[in-house]
Amino acid sequence: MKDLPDRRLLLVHAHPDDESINNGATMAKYAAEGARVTLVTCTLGEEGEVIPPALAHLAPDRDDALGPHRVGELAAAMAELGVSDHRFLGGPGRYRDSGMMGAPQNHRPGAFWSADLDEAAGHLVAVVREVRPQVLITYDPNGGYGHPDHIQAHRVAMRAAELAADPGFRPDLGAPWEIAKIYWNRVPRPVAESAFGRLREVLDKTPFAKAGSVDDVPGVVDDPVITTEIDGAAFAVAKASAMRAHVTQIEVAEPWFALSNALAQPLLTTEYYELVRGERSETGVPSAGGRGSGETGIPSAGGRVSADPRETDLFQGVAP
Ligand SMILES: CC(=O)N[C@H]1[C@@H](O[C@@H]2[C@H](O)[C@H](O)[C@@H](O)[C@H](O)[C@H]2O)O[C@H](CO)[C@@H](O)[C@@H]1O
Ligand SMILES: [Zn+2]
Repeated sequence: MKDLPDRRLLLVHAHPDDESINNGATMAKYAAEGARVTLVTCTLGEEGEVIPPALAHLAPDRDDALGPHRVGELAAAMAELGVSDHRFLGGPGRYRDSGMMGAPQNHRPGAFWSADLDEAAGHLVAVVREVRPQVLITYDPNGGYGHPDHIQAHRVAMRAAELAADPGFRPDLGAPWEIAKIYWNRVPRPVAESAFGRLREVLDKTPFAKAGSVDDVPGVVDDPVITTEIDGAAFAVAKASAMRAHVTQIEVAEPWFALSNALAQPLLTTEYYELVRGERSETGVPSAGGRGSGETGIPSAGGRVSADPRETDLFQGVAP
């Protein structure tokens, strides 16, 4: 591919911080290996809560200045991951954070949840046809945990993958491009359960008063659904630093973290995926026994029932 690196990865996320929480180690790994890593974030996270009291004035019901502040947090997080190509869908502020499901903000003018799907997907088609990624990562249809912006980010990403490959769709946006492999963010239930078990054992040694539960982790599925695991242990510090850069949203005390609801969760450095489009490569982690360090330096105890080997590289089987 003329003038493009051989390996090109596109990630589509809803808010600044989702990319570091879900894929920080994956992004840092591939960026370090010379792949082109492109992040598209669909909103500025304007409706988020604010953890540090000194920044409380940024809140949507105060100065409503959280969105621009989170743009800066995202830039700092990308610097920690070594990712230089990060964009906002349709440009910064084109789509506004919709708030949690059922909130009045869901229907505020400009809210991402009420965006026209093909109009929003059209903005992403322009990026796909420019970057020509072989691999796309986004959320499952429930957005991991049912947040409207996550659900909409899934819909826009999947629709854009379809439209980008259609030669009849908006030729003005560039030559058609077929994304070879599409992955959804997932966490295997055994890994989440063993990680929370360890967290509960040491909770009194953490700065967090309460621990969350497996149900608080987005995209938890039974083991056989997982097709791919990326061992990002070498990038644990980068991931933790990127998460820490999202100061208004996340408090990090490795290998644990908490979002604004202050419920501690494990910080996973093996990141897991479900391949939903493209060919699963034949080689991979042997099928017997649990593998991969489910958290920073803590071996996972989660055994696996899937008979198929898991991929250990998102780009396995794709052409440059
Ligand atoms: C990780 C993520 O998607 N965060 C979103 C989410 O934030 C949650 C929200 O503030 C909720 O009120 C808290 O209890 C919870 O702890 C937060 O994770 O929703 C926000 C509003 O849409 C969004 O800005 C934030 O990025
Ligand atoms: Zn989010």
